[in-house]
Amino acid sequence: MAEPVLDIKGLRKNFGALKATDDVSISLYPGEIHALIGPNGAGKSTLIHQICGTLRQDQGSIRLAGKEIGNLGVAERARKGLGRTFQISSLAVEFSALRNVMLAVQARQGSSFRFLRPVRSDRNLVDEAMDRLSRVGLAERAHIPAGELSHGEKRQLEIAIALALDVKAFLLDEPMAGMGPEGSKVLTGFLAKLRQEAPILLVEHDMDAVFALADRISVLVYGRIIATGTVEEIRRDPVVRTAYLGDHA
Ligand SMILES: Nc1ncnc2c1ncn2[C@@H]1O[C@H](COP(=O)(O)OP(=O)(O)OP(=O)(O)O)[C@@H](O)[C@H]1O
Repeated sequence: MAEPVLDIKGLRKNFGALKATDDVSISLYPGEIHALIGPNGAGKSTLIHQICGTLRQDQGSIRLAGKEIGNLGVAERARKGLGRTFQISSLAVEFSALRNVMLAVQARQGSSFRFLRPVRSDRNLVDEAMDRLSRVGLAERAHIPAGELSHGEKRQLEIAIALALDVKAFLLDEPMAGMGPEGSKVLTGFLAKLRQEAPILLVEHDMDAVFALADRISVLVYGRIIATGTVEEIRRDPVVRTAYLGDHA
């Protein structure tokens, strides 16, 4: 089996006496969507914060492409290829979709001496940004200000930005939130293809989306992973049904 792209082992975070994450291990393999589900307060957000670095774990390791990133800051983890979306606020709403992606390409390249570069490299910048927009199906919307894109298109733009930053693994935090049924359907189709660009750790309450998309599911309850398996294994698991799924199964 291939090496995991993202490999989380024995992650723990206590808030006083509360074990918000308790010895959590999750691996994300190339090409897969691994969904993380669990009831409110189970520790999903705490776990995502630990992975992206906004919260430091008490114990445990986080490896991305074979290298430990658990001791790095948020920006450094992003530079190493951890793509956390959706933080819509990170879009420059007055700039075009294209410009937003160009800024990400520049950020990746390190832009301090850009003004010295020949104009031709600007052409490269545009071409690269257009390539990322095409890959998320937004090429025809390239010149629309980001603020005027639909909710779903903003999410696609966030993905294009992550691709421009050479993402190795996506952390998608409730992508379906705020989407209507039609929007969810379109976004589900889009995410299904996105796994080919980079594997996805998906936190999502929308069980239809989870069951449609996930290659594997981990179930978090009271800070502990109580089961990991395929959609069918998880739906059949009596412990999961009792602890969480109930009618959804
Ligand atoms: N900064 C904090 N200080 C103290 N307790 C916290 C803190 N952040 C989270 N908690 C507690 O940790 C537990 C896990 O919360 P968390 O938000 O990670 O759960 P969740 O699975 O993301 O829930 P939801 O599905 O409602 O978003 C909860 O009991 C919560 O009250």
